Amino acid sequence: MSLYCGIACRRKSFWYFRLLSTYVAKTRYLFELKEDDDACKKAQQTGAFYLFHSLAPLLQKSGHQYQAPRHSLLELERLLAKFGQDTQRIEDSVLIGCSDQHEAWFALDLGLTSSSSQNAALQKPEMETELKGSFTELTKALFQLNTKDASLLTMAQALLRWHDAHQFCSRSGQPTKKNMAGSKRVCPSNKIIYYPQMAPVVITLVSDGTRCLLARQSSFPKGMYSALAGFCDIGESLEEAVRREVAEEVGLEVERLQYSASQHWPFPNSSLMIACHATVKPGQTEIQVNLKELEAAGWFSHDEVATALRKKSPYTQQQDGTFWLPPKLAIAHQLIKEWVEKPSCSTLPA
Ligand SMILES: NC(=O)c1ccc[n+]([C@@H]2O[C@H](COP(=O)([O-])OP(=O)(O)OC[C@H]3O[C@@H](n4cnc5c(N)ncnc54)[C@H](O)[C@@H]3O)[C@@H](O)[C@H]2O)c1
Ligand SMILES: [Mg+2]
Repeated sequence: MSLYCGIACRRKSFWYFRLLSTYVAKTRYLFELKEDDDACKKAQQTGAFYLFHSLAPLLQKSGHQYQAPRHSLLELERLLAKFGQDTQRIEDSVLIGCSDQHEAWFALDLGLTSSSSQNAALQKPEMETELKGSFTELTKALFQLNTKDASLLTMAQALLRWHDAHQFCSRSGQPTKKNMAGSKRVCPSNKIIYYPQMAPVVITLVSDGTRCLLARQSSFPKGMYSALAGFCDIGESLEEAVRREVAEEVGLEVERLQYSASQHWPFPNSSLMIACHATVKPGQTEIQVNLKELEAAGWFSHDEVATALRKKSPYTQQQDGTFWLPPKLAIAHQLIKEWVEKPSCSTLPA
């Protein structure tokens, strides 16, 4: 398709969606691209691509911040041609969003073994030189990205990881085929459809009315304490998962659950973090740490937690012996902040 035709198509769909609010029009457009392979392929013509290598996004450093560059289809085709690669590889891209003007955004991993082309994984250093950036571990770069890029890249990484790990049907053993947008994979032999998955995780800030309970796992960075977290078991409600996890990890019974917010968390695999406040039963505050799950847990006063929240860079606090809290981007931080700012989160049962 010519560049002119691509722009004309985008304009047409833009006017078609114009009667809707910007947000509704975007969601309808993305829905169409997920459902219709041809529409999605067309959207690639005028779309933009975020590049990854072995799940590490291509980033460019600008002062203390990272930026994620985008490439047009034409630039991507030129790049692949320069490295002697088949443009068929572009079919491995996954749709990750679009702009208000319906420029579709895709993510493509140039390092993972391709399912739609026979090419070997492309060479990382040569690609980095060519692209004037570096493929950087997302865990290292996350806190130096703006919120929009951080959320887009974590979603893209989670989707790319899911496709990489689900290339075969678990019933027939045959290779599955992804749709153009990457919103599902289908087994051609038995038509079973596989959808990208996230594991639900409850994260609970337990309070006794005046203090909150924070804990640490031995795998946490030194000095960091957080709220209690745990995967939901199959068949469990959120309420049951919260009660079980708190009982399992610190030996307490909670009631008065209050939902706070949720967050997609990509490390180490996709989780849907569901954050809640909960209070212990009156008079039951004696912690019994499950050492198979946690290294330590304790009650912290409002003042102690408020002081920890004010610390500028938690990663520099390890030497002073005091505890510190997860960074702003983590829902644990938001949950703890909410507890400090809203006394109603601590209300004990009557
Ligand atoms: N974003 C945040 O603020 C934040 C804060 C805390 C924890 N987390 C995330 O929450 C997740 C769960 O926390 P946790 O480690 O305390 O959970 P947890 O207390 O349930 O303990 C983990 C154990 O649960 C078992 N498990 C059951 N279902 C599992 C599944 N679907 N995937 C993996 N393991 C499963 C495994 O044996 C694993 O070792 C972690 O991945 C962590 O990264 C995020
Ligand atoms: Mg846990």
